[in-house]
Amino acid sequence: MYKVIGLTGGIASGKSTASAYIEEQGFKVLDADVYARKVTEKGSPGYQRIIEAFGTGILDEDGNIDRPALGRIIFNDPDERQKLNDISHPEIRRMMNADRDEYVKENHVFLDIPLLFENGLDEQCDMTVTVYVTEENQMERLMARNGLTKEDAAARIKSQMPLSEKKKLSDRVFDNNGDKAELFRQIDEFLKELQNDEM
Ligand SMILES: CC(C)(COP(=O)(O)OP(=O)(O)OC[C@H]1O[C@@H](n2cnc3c(N)ncnc32)[C@H](O)[C@@H]1O)[C@@H](O)C(=O)NCCC(=O)NCCS
Ligand SMILES: Nc1ncnc2c1ncn2[C@@H]1O[C@H](COP(=O)(O)OP(=O)(O)OP(=O)(O)O)[C@@H](O)[C@H]1O
Repeated sequence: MYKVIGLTGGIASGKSTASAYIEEQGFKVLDADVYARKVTEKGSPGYQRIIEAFGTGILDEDGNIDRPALGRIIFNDPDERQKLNDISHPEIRRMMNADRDEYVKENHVFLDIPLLFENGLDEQCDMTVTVYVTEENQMERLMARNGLTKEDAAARIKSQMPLSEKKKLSDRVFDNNGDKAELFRQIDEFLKELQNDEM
């Protein structure tokens, strides 16, 4: 029997970096952020519902959802965030579960889900792994990658369960406070155990 492994972490903790490496090693990783983009694409039912909920002010000049603008709204207001989650999450889950069920017939499959524990999705996984960094490193990497102010970066971090909590809840931790090579070494070790059925 192949395993479903929930891979989580905080915003900018290194989930995508870990996922890309895991894919290079030949495993499928399904990324919740990619599904989230699909369900809010122009023309999709989610797109229409988002406009109804947030108004046309969140569209860019081409009529696409202006993601940074929507981000500014939802990361600063829990009610607005809930509104967006209620629209997007059921459809993300439906699409992701369908793909998971196909891929797991062939091999172990990883689900990269930022809100894995927040939404209780860990219960659907055989194992969970958290990509962990200190809040200081998280702030630094998030500000650098997204060009955010300290205040905006802090709001995004606060919109999620603290990484220290996720670390406690998960079966395994990849510590990403070092360089990427160090992260990849921990992943190699994990994948070796997984393939040798040592977990
Ligand atoms: C708010 C949006 C438009 C911002 O888009 P943007 O391109 O700037 O960011 P991106 O989608 O790459 O997400 C970056 C990170 O933000 C965090 N994040 C995104 N949405 C949420 C949320 N609703 N609550 C908490 N954290 C979130 C995640 O860690 C994610 O990895 C977008 O994230 C979105 O549509 N979010 C709702 C869907 C969702 O909850 N996605 C998270 C995975 S299920
Ligand atoms: N070990 C590392 N050392 C230095 N920078 C790193 C390291 N790991 C990741 N980064 C950088 O930190 C940023 C965040 O990493 P990444 O995009 O993988 O995080 P993420 O958890 O997928 O983020 P999000 O939840 O926002 O999608 C990126 O710019 C990435 O290149």
